[in-house]
Amino acid sequence: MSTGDVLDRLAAVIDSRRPGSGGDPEASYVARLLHKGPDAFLKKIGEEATEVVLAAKDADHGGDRQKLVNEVADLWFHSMVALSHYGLAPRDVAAELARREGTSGIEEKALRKAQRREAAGD
Ligand SMILES: N=c1c2ncn([C@@H]3O[C@H](COP(=O)(O)OP(=O)(O)OP(=O)(O)O)[C@@H](O)[C@H]3O)c2ncn1[C@@H]1O[C@H](COP(=O)(O)O)[C@@H](O)[C@H]1O
Repeated sequence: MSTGDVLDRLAAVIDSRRPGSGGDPEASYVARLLHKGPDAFLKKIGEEATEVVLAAKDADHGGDRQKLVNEVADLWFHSMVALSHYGLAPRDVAAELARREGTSGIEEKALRKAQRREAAGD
């Protein structure tokens, strides 16, 4: 199973639930979230991010690693609802990750610092 295929299929379903695309808030969780607006799904993203941290800490202490997978799935899912609301898709995130491929985070951070110093005229 390709990770990209699953994400693309889910993104298409989420897009089909958007207001104006036929999503029914009575029958669809995604349509309900999108209908409620950003505060609803952004709150879920905050909650799910916290759940990921708690599940990871549990896993550190011998807890169930599947719980961590489940919480990351919830986080990805709700983040995808947000992407859809803003007219974005997993391919946009994949393109950004591809752009970053091969650039060390340490190198990138040093470059940013140097650019900030240059902009400040130091
Ligand atoms: N991947 C998911 C998915 N992951 C999680 N969830 C829902 O996200 C909700 C939030 O999870 P919580 O653990 O916080 O549960 P909760 O306490 O019931 O949540 P709240 O009451 O706070 O909203 C739950 O109701 C889950 O069922 C999902 N709902 C839908 N999808 C996908 O979206 C598709 C479209 O869904 P509908 O729009 O509902 O048809 C589905 O076919 C799935 O592929």
